[in-house]
Formats: sequence, structure tokens, C-alpha cells
Amino acid sequence: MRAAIFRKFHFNSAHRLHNEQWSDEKNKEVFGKCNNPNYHGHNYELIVKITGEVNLETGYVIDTKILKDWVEKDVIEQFDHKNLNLDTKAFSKLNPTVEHIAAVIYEILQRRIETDKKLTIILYETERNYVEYSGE
Ligand SMILES: Nc1nc2c(c(=O)[nH]1)N=C([C@H](O)[C@H](O)COP(=O)(O)OP(=O)(O)OP(=O)(O)O)CN2
Ligand SMILES: [Zn+2]
Repeated sequence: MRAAIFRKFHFNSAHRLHNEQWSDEKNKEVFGKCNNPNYHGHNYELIVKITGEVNLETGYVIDTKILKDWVEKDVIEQFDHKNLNLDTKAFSKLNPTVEHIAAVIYEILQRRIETDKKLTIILYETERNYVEYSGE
């Protein structure tokens, strides 16, 4: 039997969308208010989805307690209450769009997940803007 198990997390971060290769005018035109030089914040809602076989003995795809500890240690501690552009290595050169943040989180967690399981990251930047990323 296969199943997908989901666990939700939450972090708050500041960011600025900006492409260093472009002029200030072009950045303002493309990214609008998200290019504000003084940054702005979001309440990110992170959903980690793991798909795989349900273990016959435990009834688990993965123990959510173990998953929670990994995500809190490797992701939440790194990003919560941080300025993504200024405080994190991951986004010192990479534009912190919700697509890129999801991909970075995927790469961090993928190292922990056994190869017979599939990891999917769903990340809400606002109540209406969200992304899904599965490493493809
Ligand atoms: N493809 C993407 N588009 C946008 C991203 C992104 O990461 N990927 N990010 C932004 C801004 O950072 C921000 O998320 C947008 O905020 P806002 O437009 O205020 O979003 P709302 O859902 O609150 O907008 P409403 O107009 O109130 O519905 C922009 N685009
Ligand atoms: Zn934003």
C-alpha cells in the first residue's frame, strides 16, 4: 500500500526580489513593490509531502516526529525571522522568489529522504500565491 503523508510548518522572513544584472528601473518595472529596497515580509506556510510505501510494522510512510525534527533543524532555524537576502547564504546570490525558496528547501530535505520515497514541497508565500516543487 502506498500513501502520502503531509506535515505543515510556518516561518516568517523578509526578502526583496531583485536581479543584479538589471538596472534599478527594470527591477522596479518587473518586480514592482516586491523590489522595495527596504525589503518586505511574508508569513510562509510550508507543507512537506512524503509519498511512499506504508511500512507493514509501523503503519507509517515516515514518522512525522522525525520529519518535524529535520525540517525544524535544517529549514526553519535557517529561515525563520531572517532577511533571506542578507542573512542566508542560500539567497545571497539567488533571487528569493517562492519558486527558488521551495527549490532550496527541497534540496536541503532531499538529503534526508530515503530514495524509495518521493519528496514534494508546497510553499505558500501569501494566502493566494503558492508553489509546488518535486525536484523536476
Ligand atoms: N512567480 C512569482 N511571482 C511573484 C512572486 C514569486 O515569488 N513568484 N513574488 C511576489 C511578491 O514577493 C509577493 O509574493 C507578492 O505579494 P502580493 O502581490 O501582495 O501577493 P498577494 O497574494 O497578497 O496579492 P493580492 O493582490 O493581495 O492578491 C510577486 N510575484
Ligand atoms: Zn515578497
